Amino acid sequence: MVSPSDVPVEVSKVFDTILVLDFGSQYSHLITRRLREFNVYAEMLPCTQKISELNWKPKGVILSGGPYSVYAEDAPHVDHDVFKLDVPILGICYGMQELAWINGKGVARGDKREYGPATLNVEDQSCSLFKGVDNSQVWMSHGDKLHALPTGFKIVATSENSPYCAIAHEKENIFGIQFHPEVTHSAQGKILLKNFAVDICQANTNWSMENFIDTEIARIQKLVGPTAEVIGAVSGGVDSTVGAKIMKEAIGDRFHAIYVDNGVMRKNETETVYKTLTEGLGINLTVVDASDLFLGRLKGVTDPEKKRKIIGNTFIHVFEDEAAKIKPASGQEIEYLLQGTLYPDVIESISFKGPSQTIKTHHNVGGLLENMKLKLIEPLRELFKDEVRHLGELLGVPHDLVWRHPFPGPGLAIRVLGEVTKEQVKIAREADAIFIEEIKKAGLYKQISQAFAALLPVKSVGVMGDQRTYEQVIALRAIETTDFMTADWFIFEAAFLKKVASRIVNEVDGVARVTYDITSKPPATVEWE
Ligand SMILES: Nc1ncnc2c1ncn2[C@@H]1O[C@H](COP(=O)(O)OP(=O)(O)OP(=O)(O)O)[C@@H](O)[C@H]1O
Ligand SMILES: O=c1[nH]c(=O)c2[nH+]cn([C@@H]3O[C@H](COP(=O)(O)O)[C@@H](O)[C@H]3O)c2[nH]1
Ligand SMILES: NC(=O)CC[C@H](N)C(=O)O
Ligand SMILES: [Mg+2]
Repeated sequence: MVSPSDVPVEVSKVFDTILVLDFGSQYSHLITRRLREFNVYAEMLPCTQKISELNWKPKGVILSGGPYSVYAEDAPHVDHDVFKLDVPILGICYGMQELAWINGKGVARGDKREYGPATLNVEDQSCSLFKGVDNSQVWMSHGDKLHALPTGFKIVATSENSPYCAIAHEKENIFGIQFHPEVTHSAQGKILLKNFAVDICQANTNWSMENFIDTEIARIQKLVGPTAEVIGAVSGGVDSTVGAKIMKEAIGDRFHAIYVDNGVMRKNETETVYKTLTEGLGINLTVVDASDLFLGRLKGVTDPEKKRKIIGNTFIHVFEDEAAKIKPASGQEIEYLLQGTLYPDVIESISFKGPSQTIKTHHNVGGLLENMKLKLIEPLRELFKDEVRHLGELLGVPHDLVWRHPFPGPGLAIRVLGEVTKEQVKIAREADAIFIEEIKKAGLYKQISQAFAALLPVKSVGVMGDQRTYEQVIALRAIETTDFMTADWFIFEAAFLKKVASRIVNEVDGVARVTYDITSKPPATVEWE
């Protein structure tokens, strides 16, 4: 067990860390992922990071790819102090072009753009970066290229279109590669990244989830101290539950979890979450039944953005009221707030590309509690979703909860299109429960990233038992995705859809028809509102 007094408060001070400077490539976060896969810790920061403002020293630096051209007027450039760190540097695509630009400016538009597979020819087998890397497929995505060898560098590998496919300045330990080793289409990319991180940078390979749990618990104990208390909003979703479990391990009952029943949760959700979190995981949890308040405020509202804002604001009011009721035994005020922030959220907020257009306002309780003046604890902020799941399994969070599909904060309110009433929520809830039950029975739950039923505000004619019916329509949605930014609809067997449709129409009062949504994201979004 790690003792709190030995542990610095930043993770990058505990583990040897490779710094990834992000120039905006769509693959940047994968560099971090790959390194962690062989137990080297890596952290990504924007390319504009001032090196003098880093309060830790990386073991090595990777400059990522990016959409800009290094020779363009508005192109982003790395802080030249990076060379003063005296650690190995690897430039990938734009990153290599940046190194070449700094060392001689020999970068220009190529006569041929190159997107997709290319064959790597390793010309210099002695280069430490290419140890164990054969002439194999690599993945390219560039329009610019090097037209001259930068001062002090040698050619290490070529490809048909890139005479400077890999270059090295062995004395300075600076390397550049035109292809993307971080994508799985580069067959031996992981070997190359490992050569860089482990052999060249000599980073320790001690990053593991078990180590992470120990250091994280010790870090929290040190941060919070022996008496302070912490609150957190917990939904029963993976992120907040895993966060709560870590807090429980770190400070026991000095962590107060608050679950809000907003009246638009799924079937039996409140009871199940309560049981799992309290009886199963021993978490100190308060359940607040605020369903009348939420449904009252949603009365007559049909606009999706208005619904989201009302729910977001009401969550805050309820949460603040509950937080004020907690009187810590120490007599001190509550000082900290737990948030289930994940690494993708962090990446989004540190991106130097500027804010993208708001498609819909995602509600996040913690993120909105700005004026509460509480200090944040974010134990998951270094992790990706599948790492959080792994962590949950190690912490003994039940398998079903760890693998639960994500459920949005505004809940069924954005799955009941049009006005949200108790009756409408009941129809959506029952249909959703049947759909999910059948998915689980068919063994498809884990293959699908998210599935649900939405209730449409249209009526349609049907016939049941020789009687004319005139009732609403349920739309089923099931998607496959890795990051929820893009998604495709899931292909069910016809017999499966037939069974679900028949059960819903027969068992749920108020439904006359069932449809299956076959739109990808984009152009649609996952949720209907
Ligand atoms: N009903 C709720 N009661 C209390 N807090 C909630 C509730 N719904 C959402 N939250 C808070 O909002 C945060 C964001 O919700 P979000 O759905 O993104 O995450 P999650 O529920 O923890 O995990 P998942 O993405 O797997 O559903 C949660 O982590 C939790 O802090
Ligand atoms: O916590 C959340 N609060 C929200 O307001 C919210 N809106 C959408 N989602 C979830 O985000 C993912 C992408 O959904 P969209 O394509 O509909 O934006 C999907 O997983 C959605 O379920 C939300 N999650
Ligand atoms: N993927 C990249 O980093 C591309 C770099 C640069 N924008 C080019 O087109 O060559
Ligand atoms: Mg959730």
